Amino acid sequence: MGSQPLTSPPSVPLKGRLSVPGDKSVSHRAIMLSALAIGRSRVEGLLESEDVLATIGVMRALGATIERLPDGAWQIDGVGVGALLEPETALDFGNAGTSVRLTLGLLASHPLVATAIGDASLSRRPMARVLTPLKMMGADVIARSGDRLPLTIRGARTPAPITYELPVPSAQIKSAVLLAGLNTPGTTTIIEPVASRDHTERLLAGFGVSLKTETDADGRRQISVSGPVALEPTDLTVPGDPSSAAFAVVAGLIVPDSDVTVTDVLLNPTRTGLFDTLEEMGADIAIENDRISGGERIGDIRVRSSRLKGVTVPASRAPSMIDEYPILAIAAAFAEGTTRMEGVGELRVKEADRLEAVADGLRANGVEVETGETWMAVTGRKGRAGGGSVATHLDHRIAMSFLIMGLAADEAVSVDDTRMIATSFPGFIAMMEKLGARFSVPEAVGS
Ligand SMILES: O=C(O)C1=C[C@@H](OP(=O)(O)O)[C@@H](O)[C@H](O)C1
Ligand SMILES: C=C(OP(=O)(O)O)C(=O)O
Repeated sequence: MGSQPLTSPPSVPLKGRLSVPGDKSVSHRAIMLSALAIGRSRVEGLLESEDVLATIGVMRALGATIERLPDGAWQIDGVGVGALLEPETALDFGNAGTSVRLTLGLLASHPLVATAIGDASLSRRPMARVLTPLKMMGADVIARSGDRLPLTIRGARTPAPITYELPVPSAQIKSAVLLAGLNTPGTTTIIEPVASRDHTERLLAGFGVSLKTETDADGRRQISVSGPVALEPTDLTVPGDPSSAAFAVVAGLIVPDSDVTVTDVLLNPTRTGLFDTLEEMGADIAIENDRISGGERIGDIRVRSSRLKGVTVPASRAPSMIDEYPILAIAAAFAEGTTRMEGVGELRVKEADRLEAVADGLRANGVEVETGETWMAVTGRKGRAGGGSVATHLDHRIAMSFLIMGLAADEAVSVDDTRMIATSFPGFIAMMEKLGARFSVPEAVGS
């Protein structure tokens, strides 16, 4: 299938109230943990995006029975910790980094052999970050050069517990080790210097597994699981994804005269760094209907167009908004002054090198950007912005971010491909159109 470019012209004011699909991180974990429970779980509000469908396919290949019910909920009959089946063919993770890294954790403590493959973007991403601790637990791995996919893992027959300090703040590494610990006799401990998203810990509690969490004298969190454990099936509802809500929120702030409300958004504090940052930038942003549901804070986010000013975003905030830097950079392009983002080197190993993809895209649209190995500084447009074409490099968040830019720019912004949006947010275009945005297919060059 060829690429699907799209053009985003300056928009009328955006108005309306809408919800976003279920959180991607929670959806992956809900399927995985249900597959590990003995008995039947039910998941409502699951994100039905390509990344999560990849997780469903993989968990089916490992023995779980997973069905979509007529009411839209998903029913999962799990096999139990220690009872995953050896897959008959390679496990295809598509574009999904979270899916492959967490699944490698599961496989590492099951005595089976499995091969993991993915698309061109996923095959460029580093896997050593999870393979290093998983090998310490006894897994054997043969991977392509640079510890990249495709790779084959042989899980340990007698896995060994480890204590492992995360070299980078990453919920994927933390989760891979904790998931491996579920079938590992003894106590497996993760030490995280900076808190990363805690969905694995919270969901494990919902499946009846108690983890031990302590904060040491240096403020580092230690999270331990004592295996082997049995997971009890459960029913759960996935709240709206704050990383998807981010696009409508920023659009509502930068398109003049807009008033947008995104309802039922997950407001777990390990995920809300973008909203805190926008508030510091002067955004008119209000949380309404603030409540606790299923052990998580959830609320409706209302934004009205605002004059934003540049701020410095400290490195310590990066884990709580790691996927939101591309859309923050778009907000920064419409702010007064410079927004400096520190400690964001991890963006170089996402679906694309997001620091360079964002910088190239902004420059193509007349916005001044500087990047270093681990930082980026965006100076709000001084003259006209827009009119450029953006290379998305198989990255959904780059595509969505620049489509939002076009809505607020002086001239249309085009992106070279929108297919990847389906990996995290299949309803993105429809959502923005519901608010009043209009997109168009660019005329083919040379036709
Ligand atoms: O655990 C998760 O669900 C995720 C963790 C983050 O990655 P890192 O663990 O690499 O920071 C994030 O970028 C990704 O989209 C989802
Ligand atoms: C980095 C992302 O996801 P993953 O690592 O799961 O591919 C993302 O969704 O922005």
